[in-house]
Amino acid sequence: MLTQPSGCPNVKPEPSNDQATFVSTLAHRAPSFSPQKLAPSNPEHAGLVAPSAFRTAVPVSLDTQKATPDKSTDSERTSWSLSTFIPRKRKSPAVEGSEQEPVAINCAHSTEIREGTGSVSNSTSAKALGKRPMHSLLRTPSPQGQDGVSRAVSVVIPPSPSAVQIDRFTAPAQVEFTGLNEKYFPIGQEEKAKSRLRAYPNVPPSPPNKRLVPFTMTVPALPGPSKKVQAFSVQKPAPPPPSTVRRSPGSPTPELQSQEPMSSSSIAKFLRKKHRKKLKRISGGPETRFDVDDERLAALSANFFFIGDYRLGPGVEPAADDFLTGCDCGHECDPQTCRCLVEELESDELIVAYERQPSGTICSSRCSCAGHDCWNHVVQRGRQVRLEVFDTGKRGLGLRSLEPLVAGQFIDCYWGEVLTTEDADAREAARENQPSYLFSLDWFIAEGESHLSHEGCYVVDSLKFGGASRFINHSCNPNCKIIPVSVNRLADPRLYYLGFFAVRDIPAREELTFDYHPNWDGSKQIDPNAVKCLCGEPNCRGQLWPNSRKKGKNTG
Ligand SMILES: C[S@@+](CC[C@H](N)C(=O)[O-])C[C@H]1O[C@@H](n2cnc3c(N)ncnc32)[C@H](O)[C@@H]1O
Repeated sequence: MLTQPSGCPNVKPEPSNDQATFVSTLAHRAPSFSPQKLAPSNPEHAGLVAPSAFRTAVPVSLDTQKATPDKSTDSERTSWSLSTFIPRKRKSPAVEGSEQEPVAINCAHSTEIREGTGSVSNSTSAKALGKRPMHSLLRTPSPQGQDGVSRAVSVVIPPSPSAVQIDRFTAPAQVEFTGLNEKYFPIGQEEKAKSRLRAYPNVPPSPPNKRLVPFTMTVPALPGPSKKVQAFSVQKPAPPPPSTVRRSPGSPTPELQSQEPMSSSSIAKFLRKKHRKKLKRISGGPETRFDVDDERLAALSANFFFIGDYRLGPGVEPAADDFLTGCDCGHECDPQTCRCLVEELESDELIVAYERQPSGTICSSRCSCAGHDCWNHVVQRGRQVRLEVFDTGKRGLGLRSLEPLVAGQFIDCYWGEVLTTEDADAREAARENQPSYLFSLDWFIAEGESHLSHEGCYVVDSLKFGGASRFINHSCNPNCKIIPVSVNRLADPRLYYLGFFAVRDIPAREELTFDYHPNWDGSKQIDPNAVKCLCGEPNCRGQLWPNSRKKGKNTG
């Protein structure tokens, strides 16, 4: 059951019932995924969808025309069209159980999706290059004298840079890390192993500039007391100015090519710059700030990529365009007639999920209001608030807004890679005892979509790719709530958005939190093996999930 936040005048408390509704769970997928372990839930959380939903307790979902979030590493344009579905408004507790069927609001817009992966991996693998034996290094033939002793000048060509490079890559055990300080990057054995395979751009050296490689000409010694060895070297040319150094894509910056070890502060500066560059590539909302120490930032910069939309993994297909519809209200939806809205049970009124906020507010790219400042755009307009990631101490990194939020305000969606359950399970198994960023998209199963199964559900993983909202920590008395915003529910109820909304007025810089396990059964005994909750609220239940499998460290 989603805890009714205290002190939230706009949220209508709803009676609980035994029908499972929203069981999307962060980081405790194992129990939530197992149907028999589904905790009975309160439809209350389902009742929150958007600003007005906080008063009407009406859940919302959006219908997209094309849910084709980015799959590639480059920028893509994706056209979206959304129509919002809202489960029918509850008239009275007596009919609650039968009112799970959603109704629709329709909205559309055109979104440019940019992904800021910044990940670079060199396309040439060591294997592809093959290992060239050192004896193949060139040496000019030396004419021999009558006594069979070489007298002629022999020009020794130093080892070919590419051969040196190949050698290094084919002998990973001997690779020494260059460039960034190990304290910062790479991190851990696994990361080191990846870096040896060139999964990271900065660790393997880029091909040396041949012009900078010194070469030496020698005159071999003659037998007898004759001339001594003469050796001379040709001075290497002065290095070209930094602006003329040509770098292959993915090779370290000149700063990192320097032979001198970088100081911690210059590494940090470099990483901050890189991080900001990544952040700037994400469309949708103001840039997220980071108030974290350099080491944390370095870890993030190396291992995490910001995205502003879902990134669909293998086996996850968006609904076909043909299924999508939109309204024709004009520049602004008419709440009396908009086809995106659905009728309320036992009345002819249409359900409007969102209230107009001063900041504006929801609709889809097929709607005539797309691109205009229609009140019916909330989630499609994307994040409007300035967010900051900061260090909470024992709970790892957290998120806060730099400006005050009003109850019901949309904050951002939970972005990440959308995986099949099978893939998510495999990842989870590989990350036991680690912080988790998995979020099951199982809401409509609980809503009674009989053709869906937990095994067939998708799961969002924001471990490696995600938005700022992946830093939102759990609280037993949260100030935010996740509202499922359905992406084309009729075409595919497995793919929808997870929108974060404020459940009460939140002052600037207060940490944003939500309940990781809204279906918590209060009567349960605390599991001593579960991840401890450190929210510090008076009503803290002591653990994040009812799951003994997740004993993750409380750090990101
Ligand atoms: C989605 S992440 C939240 C961001 C995370 N703190 C970070 O640094 O990236 C979830 C993880 O944060 C930690 N966490 C979140 N809320 C917590 C809480 N109330 N008490 C203890 N740890 C918490 C747990 O390690 C959990 O696995």
